[in-house]
Amino acid sequence: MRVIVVGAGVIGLSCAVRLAESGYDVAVFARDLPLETTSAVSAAIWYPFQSAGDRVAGWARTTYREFAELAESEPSVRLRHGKEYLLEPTPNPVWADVLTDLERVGSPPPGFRDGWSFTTPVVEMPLYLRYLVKRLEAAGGTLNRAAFSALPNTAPIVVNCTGLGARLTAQDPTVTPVRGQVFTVEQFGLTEWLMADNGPEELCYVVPRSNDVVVGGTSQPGDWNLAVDDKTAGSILDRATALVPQLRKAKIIKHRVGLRPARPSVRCESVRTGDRQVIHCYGHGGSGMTLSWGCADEVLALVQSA
Ligand SMILES: Cc1cc2nc3c(=O)[nH]c(=O)nc-3n(C[C@H](O)[C@H](O)[C@H](O)COP(=O)(O)OP(=O)(O)OC[C@H]3O[C@@H](n4cnc5c(N)ncnc54)[C@H](O)[C@@H]3O)c2cc1C
Repeated sequence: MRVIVVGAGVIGLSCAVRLAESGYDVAVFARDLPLETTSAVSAAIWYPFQSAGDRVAGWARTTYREFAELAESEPSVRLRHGKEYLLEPTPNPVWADVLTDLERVGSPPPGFRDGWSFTTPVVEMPLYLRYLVKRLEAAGGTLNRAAFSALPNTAPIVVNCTGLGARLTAQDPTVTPVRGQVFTVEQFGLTEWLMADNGPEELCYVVPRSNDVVVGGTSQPGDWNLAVDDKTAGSILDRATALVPQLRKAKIIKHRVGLRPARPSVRCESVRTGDRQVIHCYGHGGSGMTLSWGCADEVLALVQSA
């Protein structure tokens, strides 16, 4: 059976791979190709952030396990140990049960009152998105550029993975942007990630990859500005350097901005529209990579029961 997937970010491609590898004839269409999406800007560390709904923890656990397995064979996925510092004493989150080595940090740095360390998947998005496209094509699926003002009706099942674009494709005004600015620096031998809780709009994370390190960030709700702001970049560097002093000498490679598709809760559901079935899967906020395989499994189940 033919299935059209609209959207080629991490959600659209993960759903498309699951469907194609389960025998469906999958065609992906997207306005922006994978390396042009928000997903390509993502840090992308497994950590449920700015995504709500009672199914989030389950999707996150499934995704963690899938990435842990992928890390054994796919170079763009690695399990990395790291630390998060917290402003206040904080109980373990509900999803912490999937982590096998979660430990409290004994003495967090000045300004922080708690912290934990654990091992989690880190995904090099530009490489990983290419890997997903290869997997899709190996399973007979296709990827083409197309921008829609309404979802296509040329297949009996359409999967809507348009992220922020769902404001148009699903006429859903509850999906809103949360702006994130980051930059990459040349690798300087960093192997562990670091995150610090800095209050609502100013994030701090330093995430090593094979050839560079992602330094972030911001969380600016309702801000559509895709231009890099130099002042913001300066304050990101100051925050990060306070925790990782080697960053002061690191060479900056590139600045990026992405708009997280936030929604009061992630939408993953099947809706009958005329003579076709539309499966919506969007609104993953700051957790698209973190929830990707869990949501792809659910989309497969929804397609199978459609
Ligand atoms: C700075 C930053 C850091 C982040 N860090 C992390 C992290 O560490 N971990 C994590 O899990 N997540 C992280 N995220 C969040 C993550 O990037 C998003 O949740 C994820 O990219 C959402 O994926 P998506 O596939 O739904 O959307 P997108 O990647 O935005 O893809 C949407 C797709 O739909 C297409 N589309 C939209 N409208 C139309 C239309 N009308 N017609 C055709 N195609 C259309 C687009 O062209 C695109 O191909 C981060 C985000 C940012 C910005």
